[in-house]
Amino acid sequence: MNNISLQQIMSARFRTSTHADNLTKMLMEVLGLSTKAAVARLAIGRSLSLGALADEQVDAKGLEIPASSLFTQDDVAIWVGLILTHARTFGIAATEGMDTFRSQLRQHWHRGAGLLYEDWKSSNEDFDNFVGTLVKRRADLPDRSGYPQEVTRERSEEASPTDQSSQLTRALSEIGINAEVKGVIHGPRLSRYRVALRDVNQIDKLRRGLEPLALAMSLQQHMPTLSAGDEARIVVIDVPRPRSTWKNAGKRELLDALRAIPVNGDDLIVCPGVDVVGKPLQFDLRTSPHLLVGGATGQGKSVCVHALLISLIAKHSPASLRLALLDPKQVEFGVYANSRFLWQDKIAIGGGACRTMVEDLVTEMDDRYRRLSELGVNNIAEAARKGMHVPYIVACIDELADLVIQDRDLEQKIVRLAQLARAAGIHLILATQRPDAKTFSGLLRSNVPARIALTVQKSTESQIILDEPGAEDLLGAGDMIVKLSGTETLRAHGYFLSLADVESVMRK
Ligand SMILES: Nc1ncnc2c1ncn2[C@@H]1O[C@H](COP(=O)(O)OP(=O)(O)OP(=O)(O)O)[C@@H](O)[C@H]1O
Repeated sequence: MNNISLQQIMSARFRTSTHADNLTKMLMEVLGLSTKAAVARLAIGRSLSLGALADEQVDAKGLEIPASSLFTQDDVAIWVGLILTHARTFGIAATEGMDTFRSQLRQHWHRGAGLLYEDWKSSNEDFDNFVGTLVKRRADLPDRSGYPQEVTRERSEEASPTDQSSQLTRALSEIGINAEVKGVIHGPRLSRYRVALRDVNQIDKLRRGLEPLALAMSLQQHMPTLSAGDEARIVVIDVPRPRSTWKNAGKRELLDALRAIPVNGDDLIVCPGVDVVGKPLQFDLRTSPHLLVGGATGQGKSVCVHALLISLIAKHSPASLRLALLDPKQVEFGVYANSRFLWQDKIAIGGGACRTMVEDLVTEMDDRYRRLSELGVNNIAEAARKGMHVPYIVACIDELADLVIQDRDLEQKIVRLAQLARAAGIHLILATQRPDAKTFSGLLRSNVPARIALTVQKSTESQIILDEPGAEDLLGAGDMIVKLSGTETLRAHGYFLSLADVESVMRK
């Protein structure tokens, strides 16, 4: 910081935009905070933990606030350091002057207030839910390299899973079921018990008794799951373990899983995570042509989307794959800003740019269809054999709700892509933290066959994403249920990737 001193900063005054000012006042009221500065600090922290700021004009018409309210002598250096580091990380050249600092602070406050408002809404305007969301995000602890502290904490506290066979047998007998545990496999987060029932007719009783079983095993609010075993009397019970025993799969495991898949520019294999016993899960977007990723805020949707995109990037070159990234909320895709894989060489940020990109995708699809029909073929794989080479386009919309709720016409265009784009080599990944019927309406649902549900708050939300309940009982932190067309649902745990991990794979 050559041109400004901390003293200068402490004697300056700062403003945010009119919009953020209004949101700040509203948040003060609903959260019971007595100063604007308290909201501003939360908002700035919330924004600092994310990628590049949007390239947009943010007015400076909010009411002025003195730096001495915003910072204290003890923490001003930290805040200034964080804001400048964020700016440098995301390529703001002139970070040294007071004007740049003011502008960065204003934009973080503006972006963060919008996100806090979203958090408030998606927490059903419930204070405890909202605080829970903030804690999960560690909103006031900026995280440049993408969650290293959390990983360290989880690793250092990691305990070995213990065999709970005898507790399980006892709990089963408490609910009136005679059974014997025949074996156990400790997966990354759940232990899988192979259980022989004395009487095959007890399966229904067990199915109805899962809640009391959870209580008898002191699993708190987490539920065991039941599935059929390899013989008539055998059932499989997956029992969630304490977090301290989890073994999260991360970048190394994802890259190992990808290495095991032969390179083939013809498929679109994505690897969201590992299954209950730790086996890599993968599927091909060509056969599950469009995917919805839904879950409550802070449950791992962004990390999951990164794993999907990284799977694709790792197995392709820009000649065989392009990513159309649409980010109405202006927060998620900054890390891909310089990627050679970007369709149209840019990320669509904000509502207007996203609308234009969806329209461009429809035009591209129509154009590809025209060329396919000239060649007398039905899809791009056949077209390639006749010399027409076009890359797959995987279009990823970060917050579907933000695009479709205000613009039903745009929704129609997305539906059209979902109905037709597959043959033209265009596939959709739609992400939402608001899984409701308005966001994921009937026509879209029937044309988006692949679904990944992260933890949701209510079973009705699980129903929207998966057409069945279950995601409300997931364990958070990237725990997921995957449903592909024509297959049974699968429980999985997402690969845990930091932004630094994503960056390192992209440098390949
Ligand atoms: N696969 C995972 N393994 C372990 N922890 C995870 C995993 N995925 C996410 N988390 C934890 O959950 C936090 C939130 O993840 P993420 O940012 O992906 O949530 P989100 O659902 O995208 O939130 P939002 O919708 O508000 O953007 C991460 O910071 C991390 O601590």
